[in-house]
Order: sequence, then C-alpha cells, then structure tokens
Amino acid sequence: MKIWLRLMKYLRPNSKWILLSIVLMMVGTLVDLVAPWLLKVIFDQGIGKGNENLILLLILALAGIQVVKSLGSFVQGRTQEMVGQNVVFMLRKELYTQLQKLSFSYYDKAQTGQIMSRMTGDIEAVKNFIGFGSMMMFGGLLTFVGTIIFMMSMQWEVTLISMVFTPLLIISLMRFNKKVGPAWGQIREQMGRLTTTLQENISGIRVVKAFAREKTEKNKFESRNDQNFETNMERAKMEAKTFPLMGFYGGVTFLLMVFVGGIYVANGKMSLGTFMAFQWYVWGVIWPLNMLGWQINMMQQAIKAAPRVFEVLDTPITIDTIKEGAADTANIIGRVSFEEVSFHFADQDAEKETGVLSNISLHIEQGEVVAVLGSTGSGKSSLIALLSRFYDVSGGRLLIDGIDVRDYELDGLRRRIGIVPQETFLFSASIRDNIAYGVPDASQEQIEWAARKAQIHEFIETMPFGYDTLIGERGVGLSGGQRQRVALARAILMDPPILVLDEATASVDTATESAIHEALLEVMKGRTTFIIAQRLSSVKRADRIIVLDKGQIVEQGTHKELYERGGFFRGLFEMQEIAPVSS
Ligand SMILES: Nc1ncnc2c1ncn2[C@@H]1O[C@H](COP(=O)(O)OP(=O)(O)OP(=O)(O)O)[C@@H](O)[C@H]1O
Repeated sequence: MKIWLRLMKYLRPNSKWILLSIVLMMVGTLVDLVAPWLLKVIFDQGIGKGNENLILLLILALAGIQVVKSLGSFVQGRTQEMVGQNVVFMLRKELYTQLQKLSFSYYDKAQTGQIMSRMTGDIEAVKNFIGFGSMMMFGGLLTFVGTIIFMMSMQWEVTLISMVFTPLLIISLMRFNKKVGPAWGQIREQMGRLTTTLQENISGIRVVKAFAREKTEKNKFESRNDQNFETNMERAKMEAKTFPLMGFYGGVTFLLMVFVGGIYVANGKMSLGTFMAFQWYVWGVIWPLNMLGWQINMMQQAIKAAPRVFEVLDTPITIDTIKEGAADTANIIGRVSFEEVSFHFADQDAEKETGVLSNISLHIEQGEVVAVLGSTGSGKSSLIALLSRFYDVSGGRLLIDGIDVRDYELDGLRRRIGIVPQETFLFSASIRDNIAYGVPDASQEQIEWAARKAQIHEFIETMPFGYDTLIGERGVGLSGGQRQRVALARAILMDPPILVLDEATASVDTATESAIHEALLEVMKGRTTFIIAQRLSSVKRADRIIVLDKGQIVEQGTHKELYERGGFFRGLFEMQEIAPVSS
C-alpha cells in the first residue's frame, strides 16, 4: 500500500491527463455497454416487427458509437503513454539527482550494474503498470461491473446462472497473483546481478583477457543467465497453468449463457433480442477477467521494481552542504589544520577496529608544500580525501582557514581544491573538454596554459585534431602518463588555492616527472599543496614531509631532518638509493 501511495506522488502532476483518461474510459465503457442494448432493440423492435427504418437508424447509431469509441481510444492511448512517460521522466530525474548527491561511502559498496538496472529496467516496469496496466485494470473493472449491471437489468436469472463459475476464476487469479509476485521479485533482482556481471566484465575486459579468463567469465555470466532463464520459466509455468484455465472458464461461461439463455428464449422468458445482446455482453465479463492475468503480471513487476528504485532514493545523503549560514569559499587561501582527527570508514566498527586515521594533528600554512609518505594502506589517500569532504572525519576537526570544512558550502569547497587523483578518469569527450571539466568556460589560452604546465601541450598538438581530439571513456588512446598529465592540467586550470597530487606522477617516466616537477614548482607557488608520492624524487622539494604509518603521523620534518633522524624515511630513502640532498 505504501508503495502505491508513494507512486501517487508521481501521478499527481499528471492529474489533469489522468482525469481526461478516466473520463474517456468511462465514456468508452458506457458506449460499449449501450451497443449490445441497441442490438437487442434491432432484433426485438426492428427485425421482430419488420421496421426497416429502425434497423437502419440503429445500425447508423452503432457505427457512430464505433467512431466515438475509436477516437476516444486514440486520445486515451496517447494520454496514458504521456502519463507513463512523465512518471519515467520524473523518477529518472529524481534517481539521477540522488545518485549525484550520494557520497563516496555509498559508491564504495554500490554495484554499477545494479544501479544501471534500476535506472532502466526497474523504472520501465513501474512505468508499464502506472501508465498502462493500471488504467487497463480500471477499464476492465468498469466494463465488468457495468456489464453485469446491464445484464442483470435485462434478465437477472440468466445473468446469475451464467456467472456461476466467475468466483472460481477470481480465486485462480488471486492464487496466481500470490505466486507470481515472488517470481517477479527474483527476476528483477537477477536482472540487476546479470547487468552487474556484464558491466564488470566489460569494464575489466583487459584484465579478463590478460589472465585468459574469458571461459570462466563466460561461465559466470551463463550461470546467472541460466538462473534468470529458470525463474522466467517458472513464472511462465504459472502463467501456462492459469491463463488457459481462464480461457476455459470464459468458454464455459459463454456456453452456459447460450444454454440457459436458449432455454429461457424457448420458454418465452427472454426475448431473442436480449439473448443476442447477452452474447455480446458476456465478453464484457470474460475479457476483463482474461486480461486481469496480464495486468497482475504488470502490477507485480511494478510492486517488485518500485522498492528497488526507492531504496536508492531513500539512501541517506551522509555528506551534504550546510543548510544555513555556510561560510564563503571564494576567499579561501589554504591554511589547513587537522585537529586530533580520526577517521574510519562507515562499514568499520569504531569500537573494535583501530580506524584508518587516528590522532592526526597538523597545521599547514598557506602556500606550504607538504609531502605525505607512508607504506601502502597507511592512510595517505584517506587523509587527503577528508579535505574535499569525500568522507567526513569521525573524530576531531579539519579546518581550512580556521573554519571547519563542514561549515563551508560543499560545491564551493570542492572547487577550491584541485585534485589529481590516483586513478585518472577521463570522459569520452575532446581533450579540451576534459581539461576544461572544472572550468567549462575557460578560454583556449587558459586551457593551453594549463596543458603546458602539465607538460602535455606539445603532445596534444601532435594529435590528429589537436585539442578537439576525442578520447574514449577511460582516455583510451592515451598512455597512463598522458592521462595523468591531462588530469593534472584539469586541476591546474581550476587555479585552486589548495592542490592535491595523489601519486600524480606515478605513471610518467623519470625525465617527464622531473619536467613536471619543474613546471609544478611555479604552479605550486602560493598554493597549499599536498603531494602523495612513493618516489622520493617527487617529494624532495616539499617544505615538509609527513610520514604516516597505520594511520598515524610517525615522522615529520624536512627532507634533511628526516634523513638524519634515520627512521622510516631514511629506510625508504636507502631503499630507493638516492643520494641525500644537502641542506
Ligand atoms: N572504501 C573503503 N572502505 C573500507 N576500507 C578502506 C576503503 N578504502 C581504503 N580502505 C582501507 O583504508 C586503509 C587506508 O587506505 P588508503 O587508500 O588511505 O591508503 P594509502 O596510504 O593511500 O595507500 P596506497 O599508497 O596504496 O594508495 C587501507 O587499509 C585500506 O584497506
């Protein structure tokens, strides 16, 4: 019931069209009910009494009825489709907006294939019932009730005897409804899993091929496809058991009507005209019940699909912009303070586990270049992720210019922090659009300036269409290092007071890395910069180096200080066999 009430919300803006549809449906049904009655008059008054004019008149009236009904059906069909499409449109828009708002912790766990299947198949299933199935159901009910009223008013005894099997038909349908619901639930879930398998397979096709796992992947897909096939066959079996039975009940109802009606006519208790009208009317009872099977199918699909869509819509937005009194981000200069910051991911148990970061206290001056070092998994990326509020701190405070990051307007805050992430994602668009992603109205000069700084301009010039060259979803057509440099240019173009380079030069060769660092020296000037790097060569120009181990700061100082201290940094240094820099 809750689901229906909630779906009503999407119907409300279409109430005018729904009303029109209902009115047309009522007119159509009424006209349908009048037609057999006219046939009765043709038989009893026209044919029976030899009144040719009446026959002609009523045939013309019947033709007129057909025209009105056809026109009504046309308008009603369009209206229903429009209502359905409007519902799809609104639901998709709402779902998409929600997906844009959901935080990183949601996407850490979400499966892309499941989201895709909710956005497409599930919403479509809701639309099919809301736009079409429900109106058909309503129309069927009107016809059913109206027909029985008309028949009863003409000859109630024949009507009641003919309907004797109808309760059995209704019981069969109710049982079908109960059984088919869970099957549709499974089918919708299986479709989500099937899409996930497909999506992961396509995204990871390079790994699949590299490890020659095509056969295993194929088997995995086939097993899920088989499951879906089996459940669909189970559902089809239920339909196969119920639908012919309904046809049978329908046939029996018709025969009963002919038999009982025939006897009543023979005994003079019913006119031939009424008997002829009943032959027509009886389909007004059989047809809605036969159609009800399909409508139940549609309804159950929608009932199982809608909660899958609502589940995403109801996921709480854990990281949202402050509602009132947000601090202005335009004048952020980039003083960053971590005050006893601790952090654990949402699915970690804060009581039992130590968390990803603990007791981080750090003050970074505006314009300072800070390198963050540490072994893999020590919490470097997590530390940086807190700055842009990809995640919120679990304890303590993180301040920028003395203001808690949670008190800034979220979009503004993120625009003031230029990030070159560990994994570069480029959109299937031109190189220009990829660089200008954060500043869509940047001029060509600005874009080229950023590209030069990232040491990618010259390469772009050699591409077939220069800055207009289209690149694939994952920057296919570019090497790892080139992709990283495009991402670097994208961050530089934003001219942010805070710059975050997360392993930003990991995929480039040493010569390019050193060229990028030379160029970055100028870019970093006046900006607070965080550099996460494994290679010590990337961090030697940092004002301060912070060494993380198991989420805690274990060392900090300049390159020279840390070298002389002989701790983790010195070990790393010696491993990389780089000569110490002189102070
Ligand atoms: N989304 C997540 N949910 C739960 N735990 C996570 C998540 N992301 C990372 N972790 C864990 O948090 C810890 C810190 O990860 P983080 O990515 O910050 O490390 P890192 O120092 O940047 O590592 P690397 O140098 O390998 O990139 C790791 O132990 C990792 O397993």
